Amino acid sequence: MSTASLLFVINPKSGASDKKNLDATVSEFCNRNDLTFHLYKTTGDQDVSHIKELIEKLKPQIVIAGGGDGTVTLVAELVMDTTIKLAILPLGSANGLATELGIPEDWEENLSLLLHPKTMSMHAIKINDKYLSLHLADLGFNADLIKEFEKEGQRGMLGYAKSFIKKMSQRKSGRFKVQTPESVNRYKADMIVIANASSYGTGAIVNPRCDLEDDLFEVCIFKPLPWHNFLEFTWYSFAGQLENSKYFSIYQTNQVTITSTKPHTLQIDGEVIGSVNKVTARLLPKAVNLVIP
Ligand SMILES: Nc1ncnc2c1ncn2[C@@H]1O[C@H](COP(=O)(O)OP(=O)(O)OP(=O)(O)O)[C@@H](O)[C@H]1O
Repeated sequence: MSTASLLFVINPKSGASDKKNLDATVSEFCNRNDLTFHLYKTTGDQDVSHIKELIEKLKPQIVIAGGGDGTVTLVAELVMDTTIKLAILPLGSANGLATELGIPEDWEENLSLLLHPKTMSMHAIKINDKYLSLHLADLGFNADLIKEFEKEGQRGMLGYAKSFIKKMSQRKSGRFKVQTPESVNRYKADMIVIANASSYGTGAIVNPRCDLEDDLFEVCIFKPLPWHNFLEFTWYSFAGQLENSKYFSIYQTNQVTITSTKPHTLQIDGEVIGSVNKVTARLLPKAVNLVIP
C-alpha cells in the first residue's frame, strides 16, 4: 500500500442521512484535485487498531472523520500530538463539534476545505485518565437522555425531542462534590457538564464561557430546575446567558474531580460510558490540529 495524503474514516451508520453517493463524491473530488486518498469504513469492531495501522502505513497529512462526534473523538485520539491534521465531515445526528466550528455539512463545500487547510490548535480533555473528550461530557440528565435515545433506537431530532420530554419528567437530582485546584464545593444538581465546547448542537448554549483555544475548560452545574422556571431557563440558554440564572453555576479550570454518593450515568461526546461515582478531568492543551473553515 503506497502513501496517501488523505485518509477518510467514514462511519456508515452515523446519523440518518443518505450516504450512498458519498464514496463517489469523495473519489471524484480527490481525482479532480490530484489528491491521493484512502477510504476506510468503520464497522464498530476494532476500528481503532485498523485506523492506527492505516495511519502508520499511509502517513496521511489529513485524516477526515466522517460521522458524528463519536467518530471525531475516535480519530482525534489517533492523531493527537502529531502533525497530522484532523478534518470533520459531519454525518451524525447532532454533529455538535462541527456545528460549534461552523464546519459545512454540504459535502462539496466541506471537501473544499481540504485544498488549502486552515487549522486551529484545539485543546481536549482527558476523562478518568482513559477517555478523550473534544466536545461535551456530562453526568446525569443528558447522559440519561442519550441512553434512552439509544435504547429507543430512534434517530434524528424528533427522536431526540421525544426522549427529552420523557427524561425531563423523570429526572432525578444527585448530590455532587466538585473539587478543582482552586476550590471544593457541594451541589445538588440535575446534571454536571465537563465542557470543552459550548453547545450540544441544538442551539442551546450550555457553556457560555467556551473558548476552544485557551488553556481552560468549563465545569457547568445545572441545579434542580422547577418546572415554572423552565421557559426562562431555556431562553437564557438559547441567548447564551445561563449565568443570569440562579439554577446554573460555572467554573473555569484545567483539572476537576467530581464525586457523588450515588452513581450517575456518564456520557462523553455522545457515547454513554456507564454509571460512575467519580469523574476526573484534566486539560490537554493544544492537543489536536483541527481543519476549520
Ligand atoms: N459500521 C458500524 N455499525 C454499527 N456501529 C458502528 C459502525 N461504525 C461505527 N459504529 C459505532 O458508532 C458510534 C459512533 O457514532 P457517531 O458518533 O459517529 O454517530 P452518531 O451517534 O449517529 O452521531 P451523533 O454523535 O451526532 O449523534 C460508535 O459507538 C461506533 O462504535
